[in-house]
Amino acid sequence: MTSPLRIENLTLTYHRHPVVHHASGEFAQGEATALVGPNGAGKSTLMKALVGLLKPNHGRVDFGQRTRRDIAYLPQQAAIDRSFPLSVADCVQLGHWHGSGWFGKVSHRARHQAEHALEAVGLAGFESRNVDELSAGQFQRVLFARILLQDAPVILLDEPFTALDSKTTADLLAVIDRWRQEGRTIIAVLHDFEQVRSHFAHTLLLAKEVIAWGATDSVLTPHNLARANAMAQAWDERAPVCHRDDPAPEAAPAVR
Ligand SMILES: Nc1ncnc2c1ncn2[C@@H]1O[C@H](COP(=O)(O)OP(=O)(O)OP(=O)(O)O)[C@@H](O)[C@H]1O
Repeated sequence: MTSPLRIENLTLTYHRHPVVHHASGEFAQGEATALVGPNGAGKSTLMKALVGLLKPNHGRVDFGQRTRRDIAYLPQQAAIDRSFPLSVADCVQLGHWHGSGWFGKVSHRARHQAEHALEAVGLAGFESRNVDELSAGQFQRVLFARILLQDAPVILLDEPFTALDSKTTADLLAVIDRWRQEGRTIIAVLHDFEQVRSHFAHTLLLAKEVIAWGATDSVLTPHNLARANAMAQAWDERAPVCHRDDPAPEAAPAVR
């Protein structure tokens, strides 16, 4: 069995100011974990480190035996430029790029799989539309179809339901449930605790550091949420990095 995706004493910085610090733990293998926390808690930053886009300042991400192609990543929609001319079919087929290369020939089978994926997310018949003609909800369905094609054992989703209506959200949550039943490891940044409680057995509550990580019911307690919010009130964005694993005689200063 593949070892779980783990983080060990992970510190992530921008311009040498810590955004995530001294975070350790492992993501439940083959399960769905919600990543929650206040605005600015470092959730997107942690996702970028998990996918290998951001190098840790300290500590490490243990990918186990995985390679980059074993991890599918859906960034926040705001971070995706869709002003270029690209058809829905081509956009979905990019999920195959590991197999074909960016400019590789798309096989008949791949085309067929893309049609199936679009059907699975409720967009059959949209193949020849341009991506810039789609609503936000339709585009998010396209991106889910692309992940379906990617067929990765680990799937990272950053705020996948922002600005989507309840029908689209419910449809895409059903896709996530299916991925979990197939034994994939899902990690999703979410703000809606009802969605978390209904669809994610595990939760990591982050407020620059790990506030709680484990079974969702034991993490989303009033006490833990109050602690996370209190941390958010007290953040100093210009705090320096502290080294907790260094043999310091006194307790390491917190980033507050
Ligand atoms: N590229 C960047 N350069 C410098 N600072 C950044 C960069 N990206 C994010 N930050 C800062 O890092 C901190 C954490 O940002 P991040 O986007 O990880 O938070 P988040 O928990 O995902 O927040 P939200 O819930 O608002 O999406 C914020 O203070 C943000 O301003």
